[in-house]
Amino acid sequence: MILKALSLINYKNFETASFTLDSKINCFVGNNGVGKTNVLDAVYHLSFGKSYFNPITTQNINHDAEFFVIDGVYEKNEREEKVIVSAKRGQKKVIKRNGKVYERFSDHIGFLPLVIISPADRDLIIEGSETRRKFMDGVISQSDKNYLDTLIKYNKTLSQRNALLKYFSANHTFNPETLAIYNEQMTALGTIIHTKRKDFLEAFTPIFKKRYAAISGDKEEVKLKYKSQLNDTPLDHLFTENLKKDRALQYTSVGTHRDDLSFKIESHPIKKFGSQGQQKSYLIALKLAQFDFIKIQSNTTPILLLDDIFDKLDESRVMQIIDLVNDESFGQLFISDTHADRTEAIVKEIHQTYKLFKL
Ligand SMILES: Nc1ncnc2c1ncn2[C@@H]1O[C@H](COP(=O)(O)OP(=O)(O)OP(=O)(O)O)[C@@H](O)[C@H]1O
Repeated sequence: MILKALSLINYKNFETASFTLDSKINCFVGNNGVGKTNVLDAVYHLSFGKSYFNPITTQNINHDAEFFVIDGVYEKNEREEKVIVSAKRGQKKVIKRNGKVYERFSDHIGFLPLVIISPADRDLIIEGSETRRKFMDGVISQSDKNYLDTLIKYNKTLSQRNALLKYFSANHTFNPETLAIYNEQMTALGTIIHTKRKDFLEAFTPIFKKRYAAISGDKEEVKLKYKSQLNDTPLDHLFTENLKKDRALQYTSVGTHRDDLSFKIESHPIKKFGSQGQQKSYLIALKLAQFDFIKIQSNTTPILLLDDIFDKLDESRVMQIIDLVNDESFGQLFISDTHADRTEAIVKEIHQTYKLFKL
């Protein structure tokens, strides 16, 4: 699958811009703030219907405009696919494929598989569990349609359960029958989510370890563990055990919305004990493993976005990534960098066609 052409109208700092793309490597170079990352983010937007960097849609519309349009022409399975994402202030975002509006965005997820490697990935290590759940969910839902639907339903039921707990407290009342309905629904959905996340981690971990070993030269042992309250206790039991607590807190304290991933290096948490270099290698290994996993599951080679990594990584790690992508198994690459000469020198190491866009 390749993105053949990209056009932007009023997307972030761009009023209008059009790019006819190379089927292998596309580099966007220029000074700080010219919009290199924004071009990569537009490509991300076409796959996920949202920005990787700024989830607030209206903030992706150019400050001086009322709407944005991102238009991508792809070739997938020898067919041309035209995907348009547009947003207007005060209105719902629209995603169209070949002129047809998607009723549910979730139907589009996974159609154009994509992986991004960016300095913003460090949030996976430093931020709270939500970021790591989103990572897991993002990988699974690119190759499993039902997963995202289940997740959406679970979150909706969770909000309703939380609202009910608040209502009980505000009105000094309690109705176990109504609560039981939500408990039952959440147990069914949460159990599916738990099983899928567990299966995912089982398949993903060896791929990740292999990638880390290749990047680090087999130096350290890394671990990736799925942490879930459901690992030991079924969700319906957890609801019973935590009823008092949930009523006091007025929200649901147990379930798959509390899941997390633990990142360890030599048995210690990487956040506290990993060097900066080890943390960077860990993140790149995670992302390259994501690439491998999605490729296997979806039978499509994902687009790979490398945002600003030449600046933030030392030369040896950059060369390791280049070695890894200097391989038939990679598809189309998008690179952003401040230095045209450096980018060109690195890209020439990859023996593929390329285009350099100076912004
Ligand atoms: N909604 C918006 N309207 C107008 N400009 C915007 C909007 N959102 C972001 N920008 C601008 O986009 C620019 C940042 O673009 P981007 O992050 O793509 O830069 P970059 O070329 O990747 O820079 P760097 O090399 O510093 O990473 C900034 O000047 C920012 O103010």
